[in-house]
Formats: sequence, C-alpha cells, structure tokens
Amino acid sequence: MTARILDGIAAAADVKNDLRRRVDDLSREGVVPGLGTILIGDNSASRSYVLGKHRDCAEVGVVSASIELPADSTVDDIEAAVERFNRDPTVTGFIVQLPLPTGIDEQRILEAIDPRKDADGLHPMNLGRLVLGVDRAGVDSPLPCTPVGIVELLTRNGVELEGRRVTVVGRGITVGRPLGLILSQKGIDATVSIAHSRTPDLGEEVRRADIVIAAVGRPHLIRPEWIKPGAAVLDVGVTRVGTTSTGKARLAGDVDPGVAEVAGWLSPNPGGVGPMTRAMLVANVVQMAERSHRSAAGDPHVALR
Ligand SMILES: Nc1nc2c(c(=O)[nH]1)N[C@@H](CN(C=O)c1ccc(C(=O)N[C@@H](CCC(=O)O)C(=O)O)cc1)CN2
Repeated sequence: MTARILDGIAAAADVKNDLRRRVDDLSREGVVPGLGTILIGDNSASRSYVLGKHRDCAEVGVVSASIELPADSTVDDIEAAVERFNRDPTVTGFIVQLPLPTGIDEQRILEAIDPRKDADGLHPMNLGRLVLGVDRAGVDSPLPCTPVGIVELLTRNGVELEGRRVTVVGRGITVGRPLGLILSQKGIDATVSIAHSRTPDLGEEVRRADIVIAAVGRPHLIRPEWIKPGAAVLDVGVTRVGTTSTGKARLAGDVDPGVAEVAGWLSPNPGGVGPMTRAMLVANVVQMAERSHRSAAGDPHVALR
C-alpha cells in the first residue's frame, strides 16, 4: 500500500479562497482585517514561518504589520511591543512567534495579549474556554492554529473522526494539548490518547490508533511497524538534522518515511500541516475582524469582553 497524500498546500489554497471572499465582503463595509507579528531573536525557522504568515495575509487581502526585537530583549521590551499591538486599531489580531529566547517567561508574554486580539488562541482565557467547551454568547473564541489546521486537513480529505481512536504524540501548548481537547469535543467525537516522551510503550499506543498525529520534534520517531494498516498519519514535528551541500538546513519530520508503505493517509512534511497552520491563522484574523465589526454595528449577540 502507498498512502494517499494529505496535501496541506492544496487544502490551504481552498481555505484562502474562501477567506478572500469574506475579506472582500468586509472591505465593501470599509473593514480591512490586519495581522500583527512579533518576532524576537534570530531563529531562522521562526523568521521563515513569520514571512509565510505575512505572504498568506497579502494573498487574501489582509494587511499585516511586524515588530522585530533583538534576542537580548527583556520581558519589559516584549510586553511594550505587545501593548503597542493591543492598542493599534489597524491590528485585528496578532501573534508572538514561539519559541521565545531562553530565559523569557512565555506565559507572562502570552497573558499580556488582549484575549480579543489573540490570533493564536493561546491566551489562558481562550484556552480556558476551550477546556470548558463554552463560547461567549454564541461567538467562537479563537482556537490554536495547528490543531484546527489538522482537523480541517483531515475533514477536507474525507477522513472520518467520529468514533475513531486518535493517538497524539506530544503534549505541547501549541499542538498536542489543545488538539486533544478539540478532537474529543462534542460534534467531533474522536477518542483521544495523548502520548509523550515518558509514555512507557509508545509503539503500543500508536498501534491501536486509526489516526496518529506526531508533534514531538524527534526525527523519524514513528516507526512503520507501529502503524495500523490504512491509518491516517500526520507528521507535524520538524528537526534540523544538518546542512545540505549548498548550506541549507536539512530537515527531518517525526515520521519515518517507511510509514508511507503502511498508512492509508500521510501528511507530507513540508507541505502538510505547516501551510494549514498559516491558513488557520489568517482565518482567525478574519473571524476577529468580522466579530468586532458586528459588535461595533450593535449586534446584540456579539458581547465583547
Ligand atoms: N506563535 C506561534 N508560534 C509557533 C506556532 C504557532 O502556531 N504560533 N507553531 C509553530 C511554528 N509554526 C507557526 O508559527 C509554523 C510551522 C511551520 C509552518 C510552515 O509553513 N511550514 C512549511 C515549511 C516552511 C519553511 O520551511 O519555511 C511546511 O510545513 O510546508 C508554518 C508555521 C511553533 N511556533
């Protein structure tokens, strides 16, 4: 068997086509959604992801602004940048690119973001709403981009989630933890296990899964012999494993390439979950612009707090 490809570039293009129409509708009402990004330090992968986010915004007519700070910035410097975007009316939603330089308290920075402008859905108020399974007055809170991108990639390819066993490998804040909550929500109804670096027999956890999502950053950790034939496998993690002869970074995903011979579906890496993460960020920004426009127009169902 050779796995069918979960093509993130194609699915992200479809998502962006839908978004372009929503952005056009907003612009007819004089509203232009705006993304802000804050990049601290000189991590080349982070820089490339942020550039991709600005490119995606431009493709659909969302404007974007960036703040770049040096690696030796203090918490106060970063909080000042966050405050600038909190107050900037042209920025509908913004993100602080992670990881932050060593020594910076990530939680403190995320908590400084106005939850109404939290385009990553990583503010404790928005994550708390996800845990509780509640919306504000029927208005969805922003959800973290990679988990929602994974759900979209699966559903757009017709991979059923209801009643399926999903093993998520990784318990980080941007992927594993929120993904487990989203997949087990009412309406999606998957049965989820979260495995991690201390799981005693990872192979055993992966073997029972209909869907495996690997987000740990350990090259080729997921072995072909662990995969249930026909399962869907999503490769999220990426690790730099050296440099090519032309000096470019050589990258490896979390999934061994041999998995393609056993799985029913496989997301390439690159070209799978990454483009969907970016598309979902643009979707969050557009949704936030729609919400604040409706609220300003006096829609009683949009109570913003
Ligand atoms: N503030 C955030 N920081 C981080 C997040 C996040 O969701 N919010 N997630 C990851 C990184 N990430 C998003 O920022 C991200 C990772 C990968 C890609 C992507 O498009 N990958 C491409 C390859 C692109 C390239 O090589 O330059 C692909 O997979 O095809 C986008 C976003 C950690 N930080």
